[in-house]
Amino acid sequence: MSWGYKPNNGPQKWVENFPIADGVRQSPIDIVPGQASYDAGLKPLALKYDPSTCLDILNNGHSVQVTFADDTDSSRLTDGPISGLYRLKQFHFHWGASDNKGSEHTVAGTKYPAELHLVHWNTKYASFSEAASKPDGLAVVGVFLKIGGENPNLQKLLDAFDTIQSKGKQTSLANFDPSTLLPGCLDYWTYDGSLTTPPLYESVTWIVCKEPISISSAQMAKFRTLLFSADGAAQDCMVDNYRPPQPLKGRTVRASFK
Ligand SMILES: C[C@@H](NC(=O)c1ccc(Cl)c(S(N)(=O)=O)c1)c1ccccc1O
Ligand SMILES: [Zn+2]
Repeated sequence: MSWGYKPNNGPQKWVENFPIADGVRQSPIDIVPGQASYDAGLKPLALKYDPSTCLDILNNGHSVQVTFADDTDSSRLTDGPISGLYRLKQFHFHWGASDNKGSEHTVAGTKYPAELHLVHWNTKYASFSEAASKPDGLAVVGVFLKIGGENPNLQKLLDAFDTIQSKGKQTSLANFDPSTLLPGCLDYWTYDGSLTTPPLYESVTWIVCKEPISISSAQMAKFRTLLFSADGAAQDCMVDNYRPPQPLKGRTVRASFK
């Protein structure tokens, strides 16, 4: 039985096969703005994405993921809390069965209906897979989604969902610009954490944007038409694919803004 998000294989059970689940720098966390320390030394995020590096959109059985060509530096993250250059590998989402839950990070206990993760790897390593297990290997930009007006920048992704409804399906996706999914203000919180999915490696510098982007309730409903299950298996709606907040264990959360 492989890991998932159900009572019998979900976040409370992951420690059985991935003992680091009880580690010292696990993600996500509850971000308490009043307890974050403003750090004037933090630089603004420098994100530069080349839409021509967008390859395809995939249902990996845990989330919907958009993958990028990472054989050059053309889609990358620099500055912010990191040193060096991190290449964009993929982005994906986590969401709930209803609009009152779905994000992985929470803000003073507030859950958003969904959360976008833009996953980048440190080019001091040879590849994503090599970087994924190193303490400074990955940098993930997290963006909260909040119910509001329709977001036209999401529509191109949603339109592909009908062709990737079940686990293992993928289809090409050309010229998608991930910067259209970033909020106008790039103020952020940052802390040292982990992958929020198995193998839960403690290799992520988390960069969580304070400002959410909007998604309409109808667009949110479209996410919930995806399936955890493969073609031919009993239909199992892909919802609640989020890990709850983990213990801070003495970590400091820094803010790039006052
Ligand atoms: C679900 C998916 N996880 C990732 O690809 C993933 C990779 C890196 C990060 Cl940093 C994150 S995260 N959520 O912390 O941003 C998620 C996955 C995991 C294992 C096997 C197959 C598979 O599809
Ligand atoms: Zn994620």
